[in-house]
Amino acid sequence: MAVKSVALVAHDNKKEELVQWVTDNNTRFSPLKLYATGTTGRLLGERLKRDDINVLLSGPLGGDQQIGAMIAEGKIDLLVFFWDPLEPQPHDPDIKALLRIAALWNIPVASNRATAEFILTSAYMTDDKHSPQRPDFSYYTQRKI
Ligand SMILES: O=C(CO)COP(=O)(O)O
Repeated sequence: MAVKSVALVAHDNKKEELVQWVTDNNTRFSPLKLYATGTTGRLLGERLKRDDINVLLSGPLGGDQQIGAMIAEGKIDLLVFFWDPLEPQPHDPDIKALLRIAALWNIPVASNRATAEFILTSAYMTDDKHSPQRPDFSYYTQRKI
C-alpha cells in the first residue's frame, strides 16, 4: 500500500487542538508519513512518542514555504493546517502562499478539526487506486510569450 504523506501545521492557539486530535486518532496516523513545521512537529513528537516525524523549520522561519515546496513537488497528499482566525501572524504572506499552492495543486486541506475528521476517515485515505488528479499546467508552461 502506498503510504500517504500528511503535513501537520498549527498556529500557537491551535496547537493543543491539533496535537490532541492527532493523539486521539493515533491508530489512523501511525501508518502515515508525517511532516510538520518546527514547533508543531516537536510537540507532536513529544506527545505521540514518535521520532519519525519529519520536522521542518518553524513556520515563521520558512517552514510554511518548505511544505509549500513539497506540495508543488507532489510529495504531500494531505495538508492539515489549523490556522488561527483570531490572531494576525507575522508571516501572513507565507501562510497565504501555502494555502494558495495547496489549492493550485489540488490537494485536500483541512483547516479545522471537523474537516480533518471527514478527510481522515474517508475511504480514499486507504484506497491505493485513488489519488486526486494532479492538474496539468501545460497550457501555462507551453504558452507563447
Ligand atoms: O506558524 C506556523 C504556520 O504558519 C506553524 O509553525 P510552528 O509549527 O513552527 O509553530
